[in-house]
Amino acid sequence: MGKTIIISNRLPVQLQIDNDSITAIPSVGGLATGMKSVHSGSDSLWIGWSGLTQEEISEELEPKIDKALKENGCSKVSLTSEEIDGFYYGFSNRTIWPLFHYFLEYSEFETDSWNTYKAVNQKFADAILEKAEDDDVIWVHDYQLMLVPEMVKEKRPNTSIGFFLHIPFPSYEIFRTLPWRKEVLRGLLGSDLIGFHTYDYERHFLSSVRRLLGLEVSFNEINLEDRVIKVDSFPMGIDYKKFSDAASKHEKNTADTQSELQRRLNVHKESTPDAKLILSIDRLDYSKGIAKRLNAFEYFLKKHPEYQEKVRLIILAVPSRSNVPQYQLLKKEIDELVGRINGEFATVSWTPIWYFYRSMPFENLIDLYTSSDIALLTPIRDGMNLVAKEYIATRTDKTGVLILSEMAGSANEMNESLLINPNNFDQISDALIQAINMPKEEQIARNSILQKRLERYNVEKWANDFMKSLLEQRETTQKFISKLLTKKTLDSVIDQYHSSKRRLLFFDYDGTLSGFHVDPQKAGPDEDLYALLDKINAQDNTDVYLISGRDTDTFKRWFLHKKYNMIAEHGVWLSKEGEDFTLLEQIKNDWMSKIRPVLESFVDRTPGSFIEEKTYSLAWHYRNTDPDFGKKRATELTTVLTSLIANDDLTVLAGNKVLEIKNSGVNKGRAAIKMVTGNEYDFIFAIGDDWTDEYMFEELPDDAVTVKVGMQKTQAKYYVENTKKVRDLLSRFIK
Ligand SMILES: O=P(O)(O)OC[C@H]1O[C@H](O[C@H]2O[C@H](CO)[C@@H](O)[C@H](O)[C@H]2O)[C@H](O)[C@@H](O)[C@@H]1O
Ligand SMILES: O=c1ccn([C@@H]2O[C@H](COP(=O)(O)OP(=O)(O)O)[C@@H](O)[C@H]2O)c(=O)[nH]1
Repeated sequence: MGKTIIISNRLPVQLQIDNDSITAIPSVGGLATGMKSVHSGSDSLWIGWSGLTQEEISEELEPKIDKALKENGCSKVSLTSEEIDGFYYGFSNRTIWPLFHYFLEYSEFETDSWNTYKAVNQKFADAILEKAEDDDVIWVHDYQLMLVPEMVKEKRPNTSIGFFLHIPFPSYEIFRTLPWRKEVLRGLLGSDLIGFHTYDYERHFLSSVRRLLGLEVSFNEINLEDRVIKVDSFPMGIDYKKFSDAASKHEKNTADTQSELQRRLNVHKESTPDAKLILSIDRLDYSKGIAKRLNAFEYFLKKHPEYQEKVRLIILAVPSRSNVPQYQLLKKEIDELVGRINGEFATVSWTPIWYFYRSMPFENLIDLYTSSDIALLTPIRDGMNLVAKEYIATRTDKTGVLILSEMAGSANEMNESLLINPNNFDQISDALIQAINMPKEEQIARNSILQKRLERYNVEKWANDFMKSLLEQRETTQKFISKLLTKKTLDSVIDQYHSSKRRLLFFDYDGTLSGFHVDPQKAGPDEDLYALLDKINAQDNTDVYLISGRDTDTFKRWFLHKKYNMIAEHGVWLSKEGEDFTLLEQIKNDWMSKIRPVLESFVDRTPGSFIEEKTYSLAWHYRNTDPDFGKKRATELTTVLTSLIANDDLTVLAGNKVLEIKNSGVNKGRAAIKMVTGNEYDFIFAIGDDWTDEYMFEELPDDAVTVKVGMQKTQAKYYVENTKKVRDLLSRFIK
């Protein structure tokens, strides 16, 4: 493995300019801390935007900035203020951010900012390309850089590229509204590993890949030409030790060492010892649900006046993206709400809401976390929400209650908190009452479990797991690549072919000699294919067999006049040199009347699917259905059929977008072996694309040359990427 290159919009350091001197101060943020184990030593480089506009960086300043960054293992991408407008404030935060957080009405679809996004992504990609070598591992972060993986992969296919999305990936119904949806997906698919915080984001992404790009997805792997892309979830953790150590240290503070904020918090506690402090911390962002939270708090005070003066809500809202109009409007809305609620409920000795609009240093965050009895975090959508995890980590005596929105990614791992729907004010109000009155033992019991989990799956583990998975993916890909028919291997196969005395060739049809079509009857042979097969078939000492699951009628229509040898229905029928089909196997078909109605009921309930009836098998095709729905129905049908056929000698064969029910003893492997027996072949070749061809690959003698079309798990010795490559290969059989 070469070096590691990390790339994110923001660098893990902040530049401080003092007169002419520049210092790079490491950021305290989760990502920066989490990546410490990955970003260390001279083998690692972090590329990102410095936070300054190109106009702000004078010729004199630039070398100083570069030096300060270099000392921290960083290198900058310079962006002009116009680029920052279109890329950061524009496409990233006015299009992708609202869309991916389900704020469809806030999403602006501006071609200009899309173009700037593309250009800036290219800048980041170029910065990587300038430094990257073949065996480097590259980790790209977040929604600002979704096109970078493809841009890098194109130029440096041998690097390993991982991408992690820190925000939600929305459902297909939302994502499909993006005018540049395919470009974004293709950009991401330049990666070898794509990570999300939760399984839901992962499945939304896979669904969009299937539906919009029509790519084959098996479990969590996407097959794309000569690459296999893995998609997985890695819930990001926090630097648990940092927060729990800081909280322990905080406990030891004396009156002299306490912060000003802590003193104020103490005064409050002493004056109203029974009153509970409720805390919320977020960037001032509409996705965080701050305004709704204030409304819910007001609702609670009105509905339960007995709790007035018994609670205080501290809101810390950190300024964010304030150039974007929605954020400015939100700021105004929150200012007004806080004013109104405080005006309505405040008494001489009590203000219900303390509101801070600023960012606080780490020590003050610890003051807030450790002093609050309840954390109330109610995002409407949130990729993860690390604040929830940080609050729990600082509770050294394990007391404290976390009320958390179900819509935060972290809710998936924090089931022991009080989970609420941020739109349900009654539920929030009830949760507040439950939290206020929760016995200490219960708080401790809940938090003990949470703390154990957070301590174990901390941010370092998150980063290491991602890297480990990326390196494993590299090995998987290399295994695939090692089986690709390289020019050298192909040359030797062709030499073997031409020097052999007697050859036997098996060609699968659909997905191998010909591409797929929504209507299987329209996937007939073209003139080039006829010409190719004619020439191979005309060679001396060469037995060619088209071996397919197709029915005999179709094959007769397409090929009988050509006098090719044909094996149809997976090995039930054989036709030699233009003669009519005869049975290769003695089998029954009386079971079909029992199975047909079941398939018909699935056709009725699955628009686009249909039944193909062959003499000895029934096939249910679902290529033309909604991909997710079709797959779901296929699983359902397999379950139904498996129990129905338990006592018959039948099998359900899962082909490419088709389920076929046929006699167990019949398969392409058995049929192929029958053609081998009794003949002296010194060159045997088989090529096919799907599961049904695996029988051939398995059964044929060890020295047979077996080739799989597409990068999927196989028993075949070699791969070719697609049907175009199949034809290139076969054309080499002709001298
Ligand atoms: O860089 P900014 O525009 O100021 O925004 C700050 C960051 O916000 C986003 O954070 C997300 O990542 C967190 C960690 O994975 C996650 O807990 C949270 O739910 C997300 O919203 C954004 O993804 C970052 O790129 C920004 O830097
Ligand atoms: O004044 C503040 C308030 C918050 N935070 C940190 O900002 C992060 C917010 O992360 P989160 O995942 O909750 O939301 P995001 O802002 O990334 O959407 C947390 O690590 C907080 O500790 C901070 O550094 N200073």
